[in-house]
Amino acid sequence: MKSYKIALIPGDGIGTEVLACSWSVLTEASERFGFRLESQTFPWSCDYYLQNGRMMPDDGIEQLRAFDSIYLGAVGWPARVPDSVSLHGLLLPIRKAFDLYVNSRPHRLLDGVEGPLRAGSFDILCIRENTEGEYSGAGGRVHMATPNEVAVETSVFTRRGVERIIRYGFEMARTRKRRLASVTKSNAQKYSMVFWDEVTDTLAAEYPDVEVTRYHVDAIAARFVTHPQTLDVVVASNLFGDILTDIGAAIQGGLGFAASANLNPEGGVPSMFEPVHGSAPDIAGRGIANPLATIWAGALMLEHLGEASAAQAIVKSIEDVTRQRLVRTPDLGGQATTEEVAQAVIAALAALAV
Ligand SMILES: NC(=O)c1ccc[n+]([C@@H]2O[C@H](COP(=O)([O-])OP(=O)(O)OC[C@H]3O[C@@H](n4cnc5c(N)ncnc54)[C@H](O)[C@@H]3O)[C@@H](O)[C@H]2O)c1
Ligand SMILES: O=C(O)[C@H](O)[C@@H](O)C(=O)O
Ligand SMILES: [K+]
Ligand SMILES: [Mn+2]
Repeated sequence: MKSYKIALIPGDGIGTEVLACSWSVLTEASERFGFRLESQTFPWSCDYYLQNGRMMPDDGIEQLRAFDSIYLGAVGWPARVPDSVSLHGLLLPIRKAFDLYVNSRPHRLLDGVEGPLRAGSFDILCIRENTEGEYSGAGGRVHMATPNEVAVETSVFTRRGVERIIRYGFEMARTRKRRLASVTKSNAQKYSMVFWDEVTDTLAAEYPDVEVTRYHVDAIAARFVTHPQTLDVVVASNLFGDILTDIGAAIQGGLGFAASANLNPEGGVPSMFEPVHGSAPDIAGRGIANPLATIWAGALMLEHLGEASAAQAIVKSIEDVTRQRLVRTPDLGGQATTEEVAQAVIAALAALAV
């Protein structure tokens, strides 16, 4: 029987709540589809930071390297640890150390979920660059706390980095509706985004079967709201992709729905799967977070591991639950708990497999 080793990092706030019950959905799927999931839980979080002075041990990356995948809840607790410390101490180092340069985020309106728009159905795959750009970490501050203070934060766009993410976007477009939206801001950012456009044009010659449209980020942000059904694959830089995928989540019905796969398509290292959302301090500790984004991220993980049937069954079960409109967390106007929604997905899974 095939067996996969998964590193679980629940993190902070609702991260711990959604990951625990999503893991029970995945183990249920593994039993039904005939593979084994082994897990080890890592307590790396803001609590860990307050006890140990760091978000993960010095050899944390080396500990994770032995796993087939990483399944993460959410990281951050701004009342106790600055977000810049928690993000740069755990999530960003994992993305960078394993060169998880694709952050793939599907935004699809599930049956039974109205969402805030009148537009009706849409199916967008956002491909966010995940290792450089605005998140390069290059910069500094001088003359701190004086009137002469200067803060510089430099975006870094490399030919290798831009080429590989846009190429991945073209490849994904070929598996879908063959439409690629390239997100830039080349009117204002005349070096990095003009470069991004040039790389897009060069690659477009290799993919004549894919229709490419350039959008400035502000215009496509509006399009996500007004005409989401016109978008197929969207490829964007790290920060633009970050912002657009919260909009993508919002039009899906909220952050409780948007899943995320941090991928190294070449393999050889663990990829990481998580919901798009964060630790949601405003609702944490009450057991009412929507777990569907994390369960969906788990399905993306099984798909990446080669268990496509189990992955499809989980996504179908999620949608069977939303279609019934019965078991819903408060973000969808219901009264169900996180655990009850996960149990409903497990029941739907059981009903499928017979
Ligand atoms: N990848 C990550 O781990 C990640 C992602 C985003 C934010 N963060 C961190 O999380 C903390 C909180 O950030 P934030 O408040 O800006 O964003 P957030 O995504 O945690 O929350 C934004 C809003 O969405 C709601 N929400 C989020 N997930 C939900 C769910 N599953 N069900 C129902 N409602 C949900 C929250 O209640 C809140 O009102 C910060 O420390 C931030 O840095 C981490
Ligand atoms: O990448 C980020 O900025 C954060 O981790 C989070 O907002 C995300 O989208 O993953
Ligand atoms: K997350
Ligand atoms: Mn984000």
